[in-house]
Amino acid sequence: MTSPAQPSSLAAIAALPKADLKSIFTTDTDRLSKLVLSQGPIRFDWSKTHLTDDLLAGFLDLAQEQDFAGWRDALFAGQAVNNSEGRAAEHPAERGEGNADSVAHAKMLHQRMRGLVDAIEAGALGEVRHILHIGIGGSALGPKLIVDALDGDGVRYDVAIVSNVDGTALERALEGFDPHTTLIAIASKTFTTSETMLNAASAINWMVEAGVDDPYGKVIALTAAPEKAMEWGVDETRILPFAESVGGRYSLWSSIGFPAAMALGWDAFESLLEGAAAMDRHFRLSPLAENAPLIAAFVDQYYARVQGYQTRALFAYDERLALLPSYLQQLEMESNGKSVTRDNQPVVGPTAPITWGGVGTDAQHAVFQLLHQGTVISPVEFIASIEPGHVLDPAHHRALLVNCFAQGAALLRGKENADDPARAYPGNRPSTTILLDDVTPEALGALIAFYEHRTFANAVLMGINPFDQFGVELGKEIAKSIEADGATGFDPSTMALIELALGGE
Ligand SMILES: O=P(O)(O)OC[C@H]1O[C@](O)(CO)[C@@H](O)[C@@H]1O
Repeated sequence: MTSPAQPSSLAAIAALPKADLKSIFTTDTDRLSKLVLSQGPIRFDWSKTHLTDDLLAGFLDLAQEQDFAGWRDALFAGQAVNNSEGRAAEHPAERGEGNADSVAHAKMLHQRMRGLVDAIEAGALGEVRHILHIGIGGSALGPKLIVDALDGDGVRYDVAIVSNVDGTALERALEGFDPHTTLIAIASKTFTTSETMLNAASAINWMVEAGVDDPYGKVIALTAAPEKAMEWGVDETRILPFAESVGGRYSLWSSIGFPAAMALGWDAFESLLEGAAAMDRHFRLSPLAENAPLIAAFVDQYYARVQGYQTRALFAYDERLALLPSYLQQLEMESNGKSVTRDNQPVVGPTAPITWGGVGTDAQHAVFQLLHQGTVISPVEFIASIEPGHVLDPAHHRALLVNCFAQGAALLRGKENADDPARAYPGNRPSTTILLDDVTPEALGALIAFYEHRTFANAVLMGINPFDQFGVELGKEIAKSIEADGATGFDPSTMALIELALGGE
């Protein structure tokens, strides 16, 4: 398993002729059968990208050169694919796929979680109407996406997920909650993250001030560091552990998904895991040329590393998936925003694209100008669902999908205007369309697992480790040192800011 900084097959790919999307369907008439792939409830359409037969063959060579199959096996076998931290990355085991011991351990912890969910429902912790989930990054973005996407009529508790250390976030969340019927879930893999611990302490104070008897008795801890949660004051019976080998941004399948299991019910949570497991099996077993996460990674690699495009935009044409772009920002940018390979060689060219996006149709009236006519090219990903998430006039959903498909067609086709260049559209701008049958727990589980494996596949093709995140540490260290020593030893700008805004404290 070697990981050269600049694989030779990438150079061969870069030397291939560049196709023009405007004519690509006439030169490659069989495109849909090759570049549209259905996997369970999801249909992936890469036909509006620049992928050609030659490029596909080139990328299959790259996958071989980078030992993609070996790394994939290592991932599922529970080997230490996170080499810099000497750890496995066992999120698939949470879905029942992977190393047998890890799968058994994850199942046992899920049983424990289910037991607590059932006990709370049966009234073991008194009346519970609200769940205040406190966590940040991977301990918030996944549950937030799931609860928001699947939160329909049947939702059983009000859930607020608070991450920001800005007290305004917590204060706003608490406004609608009754302290006597609120359960606090503290989600932190390490149980040391400063934002989370401060928010948790303030939530306890809120209960104390409201005269709640035994506020700590209303706390559930979701963590891979149970001993730290106990030190903090959480009773062992209310700690839901998960394995250290599950990375933070890959942890929604573990006890970090507790608010989703509570709000949507255990069956829905299990369906989410099953949807993800089906995608795991697809990724693990299907031939490379028909492997959805890998093909998506080929497209990503082509635009980032061959064309040098530095961003990728994702537009959810479904309000239920409105939080998907921010979820993916962490998944992709924290995983692959690296500058060295696994063996510490500098990476040549861009790694993770800057992932950004929003919801259609809002984004059309805000940022699509740049996508159609700007000089920066951002490959676009459209995500939509055939079934709507509402029971209003079907005209709404029709208009939503019509707009989604129209934007992809416009980016591809463009429009000439010899008289007035300001009104001309260059076209030849790539997009991928991902169409779900519906936004169900299974489909969402499969979609998120697809993105996880795509991120991993991209990392393997670049030879980098997607499972560490040392880049976030320096800022944390400096924040601690400012807390401890104030304005000493920094650049004049930072010292002046500290003096001005914090000096009087
Ligand atoms: O779950 P924890 O340990 O509180 O960490 C929260 C987040 O902080 C990070 O470490 C980044 O600072 C993320 O990777 C992680 O998801």
